[in-house]
Amino acid sequence: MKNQQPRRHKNLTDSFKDATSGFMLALWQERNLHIQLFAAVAVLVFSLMIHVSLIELMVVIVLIGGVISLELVNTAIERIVDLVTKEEHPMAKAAKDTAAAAVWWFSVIAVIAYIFILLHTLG
Ligand SMILES: Nc1ncnc2c1ncn2[C@@H]1O[C@H](COP(=O)(O)OP(=O)(O)OP(=O)(O)O)[C@@H](O)[C@H]1O
Repeated sequence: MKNQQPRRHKNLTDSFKDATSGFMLALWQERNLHIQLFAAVAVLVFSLMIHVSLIELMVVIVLIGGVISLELVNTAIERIVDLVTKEEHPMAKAAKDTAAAAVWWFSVIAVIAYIFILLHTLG
């Protein structure tokens, strides 16, 4: 049997480089990520303009981080599915659609939470 040796852990700098490269790849390939990053900057700027409280700003930042992170996981799942099969398959469809649903769910929750923040701040 080959590959019995445990893999050596990378150092933190290499891990960070790999994560940065993964992010840049997704940024290059995924139109949704462009839209989400653009929306994130717009929401952050607008939130600062209307002077949301510090805790609300923290909530906004966590929600943005959640959407972006889920989009990256969705992208990774799409790549894995495409690596496993190029054929049409119901399981491939299920995997991709479920991953997309995760992004969709979190985005809807984030929008609802932001509406409450807006109502609290502007209302
Ligand atoms: N191998 C496959 N078998 C069956 N259906 C598939 C397969 N690959 C993709 N699909 C269907 O086509 C849709 C789009 O797939 P694609 O890989 O183009 O993702 P995408 O359009 O880049 O998704 P996103 O907009 O989330 O980035 C999937 O959500 C799925 O419903």
